[in-house]
Amino acid sequence: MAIALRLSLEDYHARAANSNARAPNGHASSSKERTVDNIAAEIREFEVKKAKLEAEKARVESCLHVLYQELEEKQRTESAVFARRDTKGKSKAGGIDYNSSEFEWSGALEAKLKEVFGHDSFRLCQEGICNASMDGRDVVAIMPTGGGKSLGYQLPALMVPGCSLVISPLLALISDQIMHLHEAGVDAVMLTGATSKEDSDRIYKRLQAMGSGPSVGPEIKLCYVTPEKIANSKKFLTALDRLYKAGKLARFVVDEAHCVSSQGHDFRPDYQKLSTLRERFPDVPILALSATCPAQVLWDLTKTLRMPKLTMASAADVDGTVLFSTSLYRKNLHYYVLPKPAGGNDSIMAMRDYILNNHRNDTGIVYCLTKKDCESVAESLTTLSEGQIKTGVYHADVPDTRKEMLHRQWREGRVKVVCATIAFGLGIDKGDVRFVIHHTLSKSLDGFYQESGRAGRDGKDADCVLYYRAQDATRIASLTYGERGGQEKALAMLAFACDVEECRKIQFANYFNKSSKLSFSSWATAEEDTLTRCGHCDNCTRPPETLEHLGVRGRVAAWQLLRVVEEAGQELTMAQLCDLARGLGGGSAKEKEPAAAAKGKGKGRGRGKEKAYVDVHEVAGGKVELSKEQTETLCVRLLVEGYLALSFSSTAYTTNVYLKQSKKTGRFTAFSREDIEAGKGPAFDCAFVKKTAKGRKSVAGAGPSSAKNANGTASPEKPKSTRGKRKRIEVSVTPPSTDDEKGRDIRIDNDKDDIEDEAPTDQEQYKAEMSGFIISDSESDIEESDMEWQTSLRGRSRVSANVKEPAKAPPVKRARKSFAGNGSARLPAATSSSSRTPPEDVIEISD
Ligand SMILES: Nc1ncnc2c1ncn2[C@@H]1O[C@H](COP(=O)(O)OP(=O)(O)OP(=O)(O)O)[C@@H](O)[C@H]1O
Repeated sequence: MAIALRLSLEDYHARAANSNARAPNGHASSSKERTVDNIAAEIREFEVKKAKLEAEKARVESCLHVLYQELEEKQRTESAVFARRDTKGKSKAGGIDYNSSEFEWSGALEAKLKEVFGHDSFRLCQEGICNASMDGRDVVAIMPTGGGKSLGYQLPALMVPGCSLVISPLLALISDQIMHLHEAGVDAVMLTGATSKEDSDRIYKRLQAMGSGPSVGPEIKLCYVTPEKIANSKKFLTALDRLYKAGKLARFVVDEAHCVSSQGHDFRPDYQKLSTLRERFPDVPILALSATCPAQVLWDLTKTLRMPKLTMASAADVDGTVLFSTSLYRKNLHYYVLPKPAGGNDSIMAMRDYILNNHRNDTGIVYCLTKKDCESVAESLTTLSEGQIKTGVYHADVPDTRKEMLHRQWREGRVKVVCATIAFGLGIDKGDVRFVIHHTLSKSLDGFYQESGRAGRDGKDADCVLYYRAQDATRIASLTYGERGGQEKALAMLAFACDVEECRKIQFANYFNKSSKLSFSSWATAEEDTLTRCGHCDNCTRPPETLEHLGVRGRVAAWQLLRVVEEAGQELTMAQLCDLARGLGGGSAKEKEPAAAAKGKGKGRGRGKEKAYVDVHEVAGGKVELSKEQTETLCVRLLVEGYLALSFSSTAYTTNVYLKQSKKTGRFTAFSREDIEAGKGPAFDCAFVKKTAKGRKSVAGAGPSSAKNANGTASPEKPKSTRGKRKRIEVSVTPPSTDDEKGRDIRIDNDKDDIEDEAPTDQEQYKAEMSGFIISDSESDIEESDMEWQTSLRGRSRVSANVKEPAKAPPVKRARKSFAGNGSARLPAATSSSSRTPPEDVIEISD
């Protein structure tokens, strides 16, 4: 391959010249065509080879992980023998197995776990982390979000004398932890910008008392600070010095430790200053915690924090940093991408049906992209469900008092569903969130993974649902416009959303492998390697027969779309492109009509003023014979595969998004339609979920028998676990409302200001994020002020035109041509295996 790659353009010209000489008619154009053919064929070959190599690399990495696990297991068995000989689990030959339950403190640890935290058993590697901490070791623990990292330091802190200092990046996280610890009766404090002077004075006095000899009164067991406190407060460091000298500084805990590394995605300069901890307090052990830690970041953080070389937890040597690492794959989370009806209210009705049918009494979160969306979605869900869904709103503009109230009511279960921007979540530790719905695509797959990961933190089954329609592609494109790396992230999110075949776990593993260099093995478990399909996401449970691969038809349609883009002579909105390619608004061979004018669009809208003339018969050999929805989906696929590119035009109020040719377009269009039909040109396929004869669309529902192997072919064997049951999802697809149709393309509201971006990190953030929540609740016992707030919200809502208050019944749907109406959404509830809807075979969407 390397030799082939070295072929230069000159080589190709030379080849062309040769073939020209050999050509019977001697036409230069035919030899050029052959050269193009050859180059395209070679590129295709390289792409196939690249895909094979990548698959091979993943397979080898997976094998390595399995071998590593086997080795660990062997060492575990050996060291368990030694551990039995030495009650402390130590052994000269086999190292120390910190996963063992045979340490002298094991019984007491378990008793405290029950007594203080109310848990019956340890999760993942919690016990090991506690053991290593009790043994005074430096520890790095990598566990997924919601895995239960906090217990790894909170429990040992209660078992040893002195105070453990926890360094956490977010005030929101700290406040939530303190609240939980106080509820459990633990003496924990925080010293942050949000701590009042009075409280702060009291805490310093207590720390001083602890540092000046035998303690009077109870010790502070856990003290939380932000890294800024270590970096900037001499007073605090002096207090630590005293504690240290008195032997009362039990441990440093660095939460979100990947922030230490400039190689990581969340680098925080103040974290680097934590390197002083080891210099100043050399004997105090460090525990570093993180959910995502690629190898480079891991190396960086141990170096910065001056921790010794890593050693395996099951056979640890006596002086290394004990490493605990568990799979990032959370098998209790069930991922689904569901079709999002086009009309605003219709999509809310679909969501309402989904919630009422699957999670009627459950707690959930609906993530929205903008503050306005949060408000309108919350209001509509409450109204359209006649108050059955008790919603609240959370975003940065919600006043603190309202946030506090919502927080309380959500915890008490009086508010079930919080409609929120991404500001909601960090530090919100509610274990029983049974579903997280994304009303719209997140701006990145990283964000989506993190937000959806807030479901099922108690380890029980939970659903992660994304509502998606191809038109949302332009929306996130416009919202990420101008952000560094924003477009690539948005495209990755789109690729995830429009993929109807690949297992969601494998998609995450692939994405994080590319974007964060996280090893594939991070997603492997003791039972399954990374490339084994999860067997319980929408794509794993979808019966293969419900998928339609367009094959040649799709390739031809893709080629037609690209030809139209080339010939339009201007950038086109997705809707314009689809209309033109489908012969609407300018596709006639005889009468060339202005595309935009024919559809009555584009007036006074920047580039939309210009008119595209395309004769689809002449340039593309005819119209694209696909539905509008399919054509849009095809556009998105071409976009995510790089055959189309995005361009933007911004005004103060709007950002218009256009599709244009990319560097890869020519790889398709260099071929004639006949060539494409004959199978030449780039490898490209587009699969859709089939519509049944009744116009209903199957979206998911295969069971174990449909599980596929890594190659995407049907696998005969059934998944081993109880997961991957057949599911039936009925999701309503309603016709687009007139408003939505009007605004569906060229114009995107420039609602960036309304979007919540990165989670805040300072005091402002604390105020914005943490002080509470707001509710919209129809219960009679809610306070007067809430009702006022809710009333005023209704007046402002986008969808309020269709919503009368107080709502007596859901609005009757208008009959619209070619649509069957609003079906019911039903998905097996994720509360527990026993309460799940009985498995059914067919999943259909009324359309
Ligand atoms: N052994 C256990 N048994 C049952 N529940 C547990 C156990 N350990 C922790 N939990 C619960 O799991 C939830 C998540 O725990 P925790 O907040 O420590 O996770 P985390 O790994 O720190 O997550 P994040 O990275 O999002 O902060 C909490 O609600 C906690 O009470």
